[in-house]
Amino acid sequence: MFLVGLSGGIASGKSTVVDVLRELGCAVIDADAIAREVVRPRCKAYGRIVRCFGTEILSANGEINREALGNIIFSQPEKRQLLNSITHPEILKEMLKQTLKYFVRGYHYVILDIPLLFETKTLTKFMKYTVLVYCDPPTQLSRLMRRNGLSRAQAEARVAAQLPLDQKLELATHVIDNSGDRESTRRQVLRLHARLEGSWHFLWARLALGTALAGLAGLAYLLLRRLIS
Ligand SMILES: Nc1ncnc2c1ncn2[C@@H]1O[C@H](COP(=O)(O)OP(=O)(O)OP(=O)(O)O)[C@@H](O)[C@H]1O
Repeated sequence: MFLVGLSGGIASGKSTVVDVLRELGCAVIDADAIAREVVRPRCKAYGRIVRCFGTEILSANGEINREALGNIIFSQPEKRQLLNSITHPEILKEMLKQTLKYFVRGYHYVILDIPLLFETKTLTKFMKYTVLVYCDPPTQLSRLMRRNGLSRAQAEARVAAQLPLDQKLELATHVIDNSGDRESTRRQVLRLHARLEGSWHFLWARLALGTALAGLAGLAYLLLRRLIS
């Protein structure tokens, strides 16, 4: 099995592409959904966040108010680092757990949908391939304005806060251009899926695991023989 990182920019069409991949039965891990899950009450990170940031970041129902927390870390980089040091290990642990689940189920590849994949860079090292969901800037802006009900200036500010899609283009191994209609995007996703599904790279992880298991079994056998004789 191998890992494929998927990312893009704001309103570039990641969810649209992921919907097609899920429809095809692909294994998709949603880092954003995991990030929301790990801060829920009763999760390990929840208690630590409340201890570090105080109860003023809680909503009336006891859940973490993401907007209040967002406002704190927006203006204080050291608090952002603190929050990341609490949540990132939990997010990675959950992503690893889900990856192993798909490995056991025999999937050839797993898509990791990670919003800041190209910005953080550390995770790209673990990806066999990286996919950028691209959209030309005028289309991206007009879709963002329409979806979020934003003015042009507001939408431009949100796009400007991210690494430009043109720069991400240089970092990705594969690109899905979502500037056209949905059918054109769907065709590109089908082509990409066929290529990834047909790749033999998934065998390496299985061979490595098979070899490790055979080695362990051999060791256990030798130990047992020694104990018995
Ligand atoms: N090919 C397309 N043609 C027309 N509209 C599209 C197309 N792709 C996406 N859209 C619309 O553009 C908006 C953004 O798409 P989508 O939600 O898939 O982007 P995203 O990258 O997941 O966004 P974000 O990360 O900001 O949540 C949505 O309203 C979606 O319906």
